[in-house]
Amino acid sequence: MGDNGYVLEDVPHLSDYISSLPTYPNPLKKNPSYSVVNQYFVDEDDTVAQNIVVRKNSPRGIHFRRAGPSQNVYYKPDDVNACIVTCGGLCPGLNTVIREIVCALYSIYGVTRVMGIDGGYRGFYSKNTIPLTPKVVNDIHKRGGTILGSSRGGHVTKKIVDSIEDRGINQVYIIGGDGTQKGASVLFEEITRRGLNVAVVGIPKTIDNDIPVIDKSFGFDSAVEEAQRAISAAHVEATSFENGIGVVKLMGRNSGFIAMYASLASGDVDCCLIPESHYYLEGRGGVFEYIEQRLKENGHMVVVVAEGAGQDDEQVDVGLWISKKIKEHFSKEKKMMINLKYIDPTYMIRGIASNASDNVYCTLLAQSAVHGAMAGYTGFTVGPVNNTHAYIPFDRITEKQNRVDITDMMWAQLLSSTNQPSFLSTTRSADIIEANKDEEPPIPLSDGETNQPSFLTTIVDIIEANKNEEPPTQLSDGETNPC
Ligand SMILES: Nc1ncnc2c1ncn2[C@@H]1O[C@H](COP(=O)(O)OP(=O)(O)O)[C@@H](O)[C@H]1O
Ligand SMILES: O=P(O)(O)OC[C@H]1O[C@](O)(COP(=O)(O)O)[C@@H](O)[C@@H]1O
Ligand SMILES: [Mg+2]
Repeated sequence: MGDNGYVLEDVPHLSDYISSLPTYPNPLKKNPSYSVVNQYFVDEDDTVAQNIVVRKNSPRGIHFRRAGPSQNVYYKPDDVNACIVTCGGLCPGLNTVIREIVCALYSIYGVTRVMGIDGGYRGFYSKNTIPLTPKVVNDIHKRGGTILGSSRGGHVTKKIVDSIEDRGINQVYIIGGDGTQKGASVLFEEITRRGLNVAVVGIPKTIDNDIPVIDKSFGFDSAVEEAQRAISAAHVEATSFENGIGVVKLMGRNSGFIAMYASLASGDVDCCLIPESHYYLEGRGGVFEYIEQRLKENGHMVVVVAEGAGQDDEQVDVGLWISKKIKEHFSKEKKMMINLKYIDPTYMIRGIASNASDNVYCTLLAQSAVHGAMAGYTGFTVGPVNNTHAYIPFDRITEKQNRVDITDMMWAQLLSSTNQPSFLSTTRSADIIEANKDEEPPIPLSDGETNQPSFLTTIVDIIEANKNEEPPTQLSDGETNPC
C-alpha cells in the first residue's frame, strides 16, 4: 500500500524465480516504423487506476501495471520459441488476435519461431503443432472462428507443461475465457514450480463480456452488431402481421450484456429479459400483461430474451419456452389472435469475423501481450482498464464473473428505452434493496445530479404501488416457472 491508499496489484516476473537473467535493449529502438514516435516505451512506474471516479479524500485504490514496450527485454529474438492456443467457446476476433500476436512477434521483435497449438489445451499433448508466419496468418482476420481450433476440457497440467518443456517453448499465449484463464494460472504455477524460463500470458476472450476488471472483451461489439440483424428481422415480421410478436433469443447463459446492448442499440425492442433480472409471466405487472398492453397500443412487439433469463434448468430453450407460453396464454386464455415468430440466432452472432473496431482492439491487445512477455512478465492477463492497456494478475480476472447490475444506470436506460416494467415482484425488489443497502452512497456529479440511477427509487415506487398485488400465479401444467 502506497501513499493515499495507492495499491499496486502487480504481476509476476521471470526474475522473481530465476536469478541473473540477462537483458537486451528493446529492438523497437531500431525499428524504422517506430522512429517517428516521441516516446514509445512505458515507464516502469506507470500504472493504471482501476477506479477513475474518486473523491478528493478517498483512497487512490487499486492500480495495475501499464502495458507497453519496455526499454529492455528478457529474450533475444533468436531465442524466442512462442506458441499460441485458443480454448473454450468461439468469439469474433480470435483469428485477429492470433494474427496480431504473430505479426507483433515477427515485425516488432524480429522473432521467427511461432507455432499454433491445435485444438485447445489438449492439443499440447495430443496433436502436432501448426507453424505460424505472417504469410500464414495474413488474411485470417477476415474469417470467423479460430484457425487453431478450440476445445473444452483436456487440461492435464503435467502433460501440457511436459510438452512445453519438450518442445522448448518459452512464451505461451493463451486466448480464452474464465475457464481458460484458470487453466493458464495453473500452468503458470507448475512452470514456476519447475523453475522454467517460460512466460505465460493470457488474452481474455468472452463473447458475453463477463470478464471482470477489463473495460470490454473483444468480439462483444461484433456480436451485438450481428444481433441487430435478428432483431430487425423480428421487427419486420412483427410489424407485418396483426398482433405480431417477434421473439429473439440471444447468448448469455449467466449474464445479459449482449441482450441489453443489442436491445439498446436496436431501438425496436419492447421487452428485454436477462438472467440478472427476475421476471414473472402471469398476473399484475407480469410479462403477459405488458405484452397485451403493447399489442393494444402498438399492434406489435419485439421481445429479446437472453438464454439464461429465468433459467434454472439449462436443458430448456428459454426462447422456445417463452414463445410457447405466450402463444398458449393469448390463444387459450385470452382468446386473442397473435402472430408470433421466434428467431434463434445464437451461434450466428459468434461465428462471424470481427468488425473494424474489434479488429483494432484485438491488435492492441495482441501487441500488449507480446510486449509483456518480451519484458519478462508472466502469469498475467492483458486488457484495457479505463481505456489504457494493463497487465492484470490471473486471479483478478478469474475470481468472479461480471453480471449486469440492475441497480445501475445502464439497466435503467434499457427500461426507459423499451418502456418495459421491471417485472420485479415486491419480494424480489425488497431483496435487491436489502442486497444493495450497504453499497457506498452515490458520488454527486458536478452538475448536481447523482450518478445513482433513479432505479432504486423506482423499485420503492413499485413496491408501494403493488403492495396489494396478488403474488405471481403458479403455472397450471406443473412446469417450473423460470421467473
Ligand atoms: N479450473 C480450471 N483449471 C484448469 N483448467 C481449466 C479450469 N477451468 C477450465 N479449464 C480449461 O480451460 C479450457 C476452456 O474452459 P471453458 O470453461 O470450456 O471455456 P472458457 O475459457 O471460454 O470459459 C478447457 O480446456 C478447460 O479444461
Ligand atoms: O455451446 P457452447 O459452445 O457451450 O457455448 C455457448 C455458451 O458460451 C457462452 O457464449 C459464453 O462463452 P464465453 O463467454 O466464454 O465466450 C454462453 O453465453 C453460451 O451459453
Ligand atoms: Mg467460461
